[in-house]
Amino acid sequence: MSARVKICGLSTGDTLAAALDAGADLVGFVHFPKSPRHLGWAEARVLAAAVRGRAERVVLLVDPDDAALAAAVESVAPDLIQLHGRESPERVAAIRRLTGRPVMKALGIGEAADLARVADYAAADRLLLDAKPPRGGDLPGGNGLAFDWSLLSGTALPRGWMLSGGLRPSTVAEALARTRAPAVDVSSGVETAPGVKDPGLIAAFIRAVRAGDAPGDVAAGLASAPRGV
Ligand SMILES: O=C(O)c1ccccc1N[C@@H]1O[C@H](COP(=O)(O)O)[C@@H](O)[C@H]1O
Repeated sequence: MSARVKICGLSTGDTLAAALDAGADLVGFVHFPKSPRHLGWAEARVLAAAVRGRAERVVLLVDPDDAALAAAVESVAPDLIQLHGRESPERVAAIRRLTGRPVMKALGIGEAADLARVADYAAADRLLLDAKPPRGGDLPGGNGLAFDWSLLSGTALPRGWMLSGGLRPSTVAEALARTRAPAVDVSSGVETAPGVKDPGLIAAFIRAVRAGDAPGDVAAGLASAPRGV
């Protein structure tokens, strides 16, 4: 079973087309003004419409209020809402109810204790494990930082969980082999500058994932459990 790939922070028609042509399973649109990948709702609407069923549409929000959620649903018609802020388990459940859309909650991982929070978020449809952002930084994600994947060893993770944080075309195969993640997410690792996606890097990332999935791949280190879907 191939790992699913999400390319996040797409902000132009050309790079969205590159992601779709290369076979991305999910494409992400960021609505967070501090991000170099931020899209206003009008731009997000145009890009989301261009997906035309070729991939799942994800809208990334940080601690959204109800008005932002309504605008996100109306503009993007997301298949998945990614919550990348400090949303509590109760807020995640409320957002699911309010929007009627599946929700993916991002958790920042810096030490083993952070994984205890996995159990708190049973209300989320999916979990995304990312590196903890730097203290005092502007962005809760999209920082190009990886976490110590060995922290995941022995942790039971829910079906469909997604790995992110500092993945690149040159590292994603190792990440998959070591973590057995059923899905991966990348943003800055396929950019030439903050917010500037590169079609060649997007294609290389997706090729590396598919190559890492090839039969005969040696899953070293952590690989112990089958990959969930
Ligand atoms: O990409 C952003 O600008 C962003 C802003 C605010 C929250 C999350 C953001 N991106 C997400 O962060 C992770 C890791 O990104 P990277 O590959 O390390 O750059 C990824 O899940 C993005 O969806």
